[in-house]
Amino acid sequence: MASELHQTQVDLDGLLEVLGRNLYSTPAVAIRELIQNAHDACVRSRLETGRDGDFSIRIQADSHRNQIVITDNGSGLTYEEVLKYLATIGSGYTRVLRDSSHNEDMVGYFGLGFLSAYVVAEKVEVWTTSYQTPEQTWYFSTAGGKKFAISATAPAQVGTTVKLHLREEFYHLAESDLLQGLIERYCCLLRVPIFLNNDDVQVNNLVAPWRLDAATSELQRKKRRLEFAAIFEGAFEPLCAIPIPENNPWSLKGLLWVQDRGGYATSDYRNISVFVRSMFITGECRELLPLWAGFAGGVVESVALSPTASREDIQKNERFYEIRDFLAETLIEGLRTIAANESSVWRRILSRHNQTLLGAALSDDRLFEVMQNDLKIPTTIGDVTLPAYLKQSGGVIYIRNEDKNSQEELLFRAQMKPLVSGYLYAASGFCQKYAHWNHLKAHILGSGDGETKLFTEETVDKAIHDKLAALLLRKNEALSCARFEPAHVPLLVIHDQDVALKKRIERDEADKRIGSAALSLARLHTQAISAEIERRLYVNLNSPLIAAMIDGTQEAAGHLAVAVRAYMESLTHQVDDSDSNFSDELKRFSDALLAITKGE
Ligand SMILES: Nc1ncnc2c1ncn2[C@@H]1O[C@H](COP(=O)(O)OP(=O)(O)OP(=O)(O)O)[C@@H](O)[C@H]1O
Repeated sequence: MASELHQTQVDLDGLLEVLGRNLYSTPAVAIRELIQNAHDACVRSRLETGRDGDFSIRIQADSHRNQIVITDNGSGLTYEEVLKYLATIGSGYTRVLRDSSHNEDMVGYFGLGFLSAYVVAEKVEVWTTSYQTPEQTWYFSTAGGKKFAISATAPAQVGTTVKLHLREEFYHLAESDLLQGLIERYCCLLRVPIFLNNDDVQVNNLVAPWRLDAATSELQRKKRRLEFAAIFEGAFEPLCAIPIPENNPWSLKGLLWVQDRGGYATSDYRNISVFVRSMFITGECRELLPLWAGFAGGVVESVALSPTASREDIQKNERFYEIRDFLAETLIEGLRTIAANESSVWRRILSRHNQTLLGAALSDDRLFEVMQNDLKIPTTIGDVTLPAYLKQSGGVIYIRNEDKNSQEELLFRAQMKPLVSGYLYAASGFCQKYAHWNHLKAHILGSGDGETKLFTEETVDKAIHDKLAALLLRKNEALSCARFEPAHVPLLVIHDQDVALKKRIERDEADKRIGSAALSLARLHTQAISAEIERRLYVNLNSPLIAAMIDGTQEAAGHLAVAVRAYMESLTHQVDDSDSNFSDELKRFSDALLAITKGE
């Protein structure tokens, strides 16, 4: 059969239902759409008639009659335009004018917004008088949008009035407080003044700091930025506000700020509000800020950002990501400027967000460069900056990644050298990056690498080595001779961290804490680790006690060895360490001392 050409049919009822009820997340946006139409009609009038000023939008809410009336003194519509634009879904003059004039002030584009009126209202009435036919006013009414009536009516002022007869479930929309909040949220930056009920005070009277006139002093601008940021941040005071440099490729305007609040490294309070063509789109576009900026907020406005059709979100297109990168750069540059010029603000930023910034600096080199010398890291001498730490450590960064006392730590304490608590926040990574950037040495304790550099091993006579090994070693241990300071530390027992991990993972109780998938993966890794040597003893040849052991009789040396070993063990004993028994260690120590005193 030859193919036939058919016209696609549209089920208007179904389409209205889907578009009207599902396009927007909240019915309140119907009001936003109508205000936006009124605004665009004012812009149209300005563009087409040259009239400038005296535009306004007035909203009357009647909660007794359950009606909302929105009146503008914009362009109005001719009879043909009512049919072509208002009564045709998906078509609008705003798009036509935006495309031909390239004017960026109009908000509408999709030709869908008016549809939302049918969702909240059982009846919609419109009176409109076009500036093109000012003697002619048209009355348009529809119940549900499927059928409409249009007729000439008594002449009125140029402009448009839309009356919504609310459906019962949306009666609450006619409450003044709700409308006030809605205008303040969505329309606060719209340039056409909006009045509510018979109040003569303009509701949308917020002045964006980037719209201040050229004569405004820098001091006033700064004050305005902070005030403006405070309005949008809500929960937290802004500590500083960073203006977005203008003349960028996206005509992006706005500001970013740092929140004045304490937080953990993982806290994510990113908060950004986006305006497109002066209309609020969303307050939840946190992806526009870099992931590391959990402490930052912002307000941005750009015509380069494209709203979705519901105008409740921003399309994640190429420009979105370009702008995101630009904002990250702006934030970093802003922080750099504050670090250089406003020391008290900078100190507050650092003190509030030190933990977060440690991680942030790890994920962005430029940020790292700005703050590497100012961020504090947790160490055994408290939270200090790395330059301060290095002065005390002798120019090397010593990092312990285990949250347990270890004998290496003991050695560091004895040497009065501070240790970085690398297991806290991003301290370990930060220190290693710092060392790399500044050509310094960073030693991680407990990793084989760190130890060999910590102790210079020394070869001794096999007989001496064997004697010491026989005296001091327990099961699964190896002995190395070394020299280190101070001499009053006779030996150190270093636990191999890989082996300790293997033991932990292979213990049955690990099952209770680690998910089974993760556990089997971890076991795959630990199977390869040989558990033969769990601990390594570094014997200090500088120590007079070790010298006494080498020279002493087998018996005296034996007592000394037990005492030394037990003493060192008890110093680092962990109460939760199930492998050793603290009491036994103390008894051994005490018995050995007694034996030595008795000269046995
Ligand atoms: N108050 C008004 N004054 C003059 N023209 C209006 C008014 N309200 C609507 N219109 C006309 O009706 C058209 C359709 O409006 P509608 O709200 O459906 O879509 P839009 O505003 O063009 O686009 P969007 O869906 O992006 O909001 C508008 O483009 C405009 O030409």
